[in-house]
Parts: sequence; structure tokens; C-alpha cells
Amino acid sequence: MPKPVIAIVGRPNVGKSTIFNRIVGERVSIVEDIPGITRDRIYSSAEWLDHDFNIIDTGGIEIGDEPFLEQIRQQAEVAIDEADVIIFMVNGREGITAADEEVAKMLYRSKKPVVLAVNKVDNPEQMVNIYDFYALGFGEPIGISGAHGLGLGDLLDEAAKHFPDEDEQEYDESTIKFSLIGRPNVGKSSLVNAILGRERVIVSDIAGTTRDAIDTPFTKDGQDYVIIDTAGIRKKGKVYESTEKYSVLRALRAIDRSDVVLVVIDGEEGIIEQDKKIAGYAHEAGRAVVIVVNKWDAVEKDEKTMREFEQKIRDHFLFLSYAPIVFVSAKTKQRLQKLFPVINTVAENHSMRIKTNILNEVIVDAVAMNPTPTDKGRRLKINYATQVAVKPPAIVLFVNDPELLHFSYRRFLENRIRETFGFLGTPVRIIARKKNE
Ligand SMILES: Nc1nc2c(ncn2[C@@H]2O[C@H](COP(=O)(O)OP(=O)(O)OP(=O)(O)O)[C@@H](O)[C@H]2O)c(=O)[nH]1
Ligand SMILES: Nc1nc2c(ncn2[C@@H]2O[C@H](COP(=O)(O)OP(=O)(O)OP(=O)(O)O)[C@@H](O)[C@H]2O)c(=O)[nH]1
Repeated sequence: MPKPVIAIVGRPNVGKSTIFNRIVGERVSIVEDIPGITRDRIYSSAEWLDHDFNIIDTGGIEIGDEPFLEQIRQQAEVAIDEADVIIFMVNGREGITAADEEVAKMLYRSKKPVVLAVNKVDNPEQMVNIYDFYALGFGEPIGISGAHGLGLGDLLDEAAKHFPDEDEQEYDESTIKFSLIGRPNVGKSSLVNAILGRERVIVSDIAGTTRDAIDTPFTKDGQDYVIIDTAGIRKKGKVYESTEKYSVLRALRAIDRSDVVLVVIDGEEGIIEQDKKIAGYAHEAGRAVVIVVNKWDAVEKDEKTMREFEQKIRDHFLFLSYAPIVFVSAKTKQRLQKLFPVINTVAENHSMRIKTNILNEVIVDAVAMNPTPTDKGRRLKINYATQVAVKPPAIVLFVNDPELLHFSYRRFLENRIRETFGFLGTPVRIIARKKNE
């Protein structure tokens, strides 16, 4: 079941990003920070009571040099296209403006559920102002204050009422969901077409397998797959589609629903900074990752070329050292058959479970080989290890003091675990907890 998506729309300065940040909250990331990813976020997962959802701040999508009103219209369109529920935000201190009315008209036509939020209602006296906004035609306005964090519970309660039916059918557990991400022009659409075209796959055309019509389910050699939200299949031509923030948003949404992410790189052009950023998203999200170097047909090669390119990738993507690399050509279909065995392997590793006793043997051996570090006279003591999650595998170490598990020792343990269990293609999370916690 894909997570429901809420999008916030409204003209500039009504407080969208303030509310977005409030709802998302401060998230403590257990993975290392990759520069440039978490800054000015417009898309994030969030929770409210027992609801898990994703939220988009459409205000963060800047659309070139379009005029003011057109920008707002485009942002509203993103909300309409991407969201299950729209939070339409207005400013309780300013009353209804022409821009508000413009957005209202679009939302009204869209037939998506809309919850009207009147922001900057910082104290109860200002509550009376919210009723003017009934005139926008979206039922009862909800007064909120981003500055003071008021009313957000009511707002999210109302939004959650419109979340799609949770028992709608998603894919079978055994289905491998994968997406192709990469900067424009690396050949994502060509690869999708090559995969679906030649690889003797059976594309199922069952309508309504999912509410996301951009998924393509197919079967190959008895294994079910779904390609999630790839550039080639979706409709093109909208103005905002060419903006960078929007393509990031699409990539994040696709990653979010995938088990395996194929990070596509242009073999002809080589690696650029943007590739790194995109690869970082997949890593941060904890997905299994395969690096696919496309357009290999167009590269002049000798016997060293592939190894050198591999080394370049390793140097640039230090955080993806676990990801296998596959060289292909969508154009000539060369080496394309190498892709599926790799996808299958990394998907399997991504959901691998290790028995606790075996895991602990490995940890004990590792500690015997390379004693735990000491800090200020205290030695790290690992009492017990257990795997607490899959997709990606997460291992909790119960220790005397989590602060003593330094980066280098953590990496040493991770490497030992990887060597033993072969977690090719998947991140492995190691979390230190204080014993008895
Ligand atoms: N008094 C008051 N001010 C608020 C509240 N929420 C946000 N603001 C202020 O309103 C201004 C705009 O807030 P933002 O969150 O940047 O607004 P936005 O809608 O994301 O704006 P754009 O990014 O331009 O689309 C900031 O100065 C906020 O501090 C609120 O509840 N009460
Ligand atoms: N030589 C060569 N060219 C390729 C290959 N794959 C794609 N191309 C070319 O690269 C260009 C971009 O391909 P697309 O498949 O549209 O790339 P994309 O990543 O989907 O692009 P966006 O939709 O803009 O994100 C096209 O001109 C393709 O013909 C390949 O394997 N070899």
C-alpha cells in the first residue's frame, strides 16, 4: 500500500513551509549526512497518530520566470497531480485575495479532496476571522498557527479522513518493485522500453492494480516485477515538469515505493555532481541500489575502460560502496540480460533475515579479531546483537555506551557482517542502544 500523499498549496507567504516543517518535525537520521539532500526539502514522510503519509510543500517548486499567478497555478497543478489530499492554505490576517480565488477555482475543478487551512490564527480572538473563508467553497475552514503550532492535529485529522482506502490491493510481497532514477537524458525511458520490449516480459494490463497508473507490472522468468513511476511512461508537457525540484520530487516518490532503485548514469558523458545527489536519495531512503551505466555502446573501449569507470564510480559514490555496477546499452540491448539477476540478488539481500545466534557469533569473532575501542579509559562492550528490521536490514547492538561505537569501528563491524552474509546491493543499518533500554 503506497503511503497517502498530502500536498500543501497556497500563495507565497501564507506559511506553507512553516507548516510543512512543523508536520515533518525534526527527524533524527540514523544514516550519515550526505550534503545537499536534506536542505530545503519539499517532500518528506511524516506521521500523525497511526497514519504514515508523505507530504509535499508545493511552494518549494519554483517555476522558472513564469509570472506570479502562473507560478501559483502550476504549484496547484502539482498538488492536484501528486496528492491524495490537498491542504489549501490561506492567510487569516489578510482575507481572501485574488490569488486565493484563482487557486480555489483550480482545486474545485480537480475534484480532489481539499482541506482549507487558515494560518496565522495565533490566538483565539482571531478565530472569528476564519469564517470569511467559507466563501472559498471548501466547507469549514480550520484555523491554525504555524508560529505556535496550534490546530495542526485538527488539520491532520481532517486530512486523514480523505486518505484512500487502506485495504486497496497493492502488490504481492514477492513482487520486486523497482524504479530507474537519474538526471535527464541518461536514458531512463530508453532502458524501460528496452526492458519491456525485448526481455521477453509479460506486461500485465490489469486495470486498477494500483491507483498509480504509472506503474508497469510484468513477469519475467516466473518472477513478478513492477516498474515504478518512470519518466518514459508518464505524460509529458507540463511546464513544471522541467523544473529541477519537480524532477527531484518525482524521483523521491518513485524511490519511496521501490524495493530496488536503479541509479542510471550516462556512460558516454561520465559522472557529474547531479548524479551524486540523485544516488544519495536512494541511499538515504534505505533502498537496494544498482548502479547502471547506460550508453556503453557509445564508449570507445579497451580492456581497461570498464575497470577505470568502475573506479571512478567508487571514488564518487563512497556511500554506495555496496551497490553493484552493471554496464548496459539501451540502444543496442547489449548486456541488458545481466540486469535481472542483479536486481533479484539485491532485492533478496534487502529483505534478508539473519538468525540471532549466527549474528552474535559473527560479532564475537569480529571483536576477537579487532578489540572494541576505548575512549577516556572506557571500553565499548557489545552485549548482544539482533536484527530488528528488513528492507533495509537493521541491526541493533546492545552496548554499555552507544557513544563508544565510533564510526571506524561501526564500519569494521559492518564490513565483517557484509563479508559473512553478503549484503550486496543493500545498505545495512547498525544502531547502537544502551543495554536495558
Ligand atoms: N504570525 C504568524 N506568522 C506566521 C505563521 N506561520 C508562518 N508565519 C510567517 O509567515 C511568513 C511566511 O512563512 P513561510 O512558511 O515562509 O510561507 P510560505 O507560504 O512557505 O511562503 P513561500 O515559500 O513564499 O511560498 C514567515 O515570516 C513566517 O514566520 C503563523 O502561524 N503566525
Ligand atoms: N548511444 C546510446 N544512446 C542512448 C542510449 N540510451 C538512450 N540513448 C539516447 O539518449 C537520449 C535520452 O534518452 P531517454 O531515454 O529519453 O533519457 P531519459 O533519461 O529518459 O530522459 P528524461 O526523460 O529527460 O529524464 C536519447 O536521445 C536516446 O536515444 C544508449 O544505450 N546508447
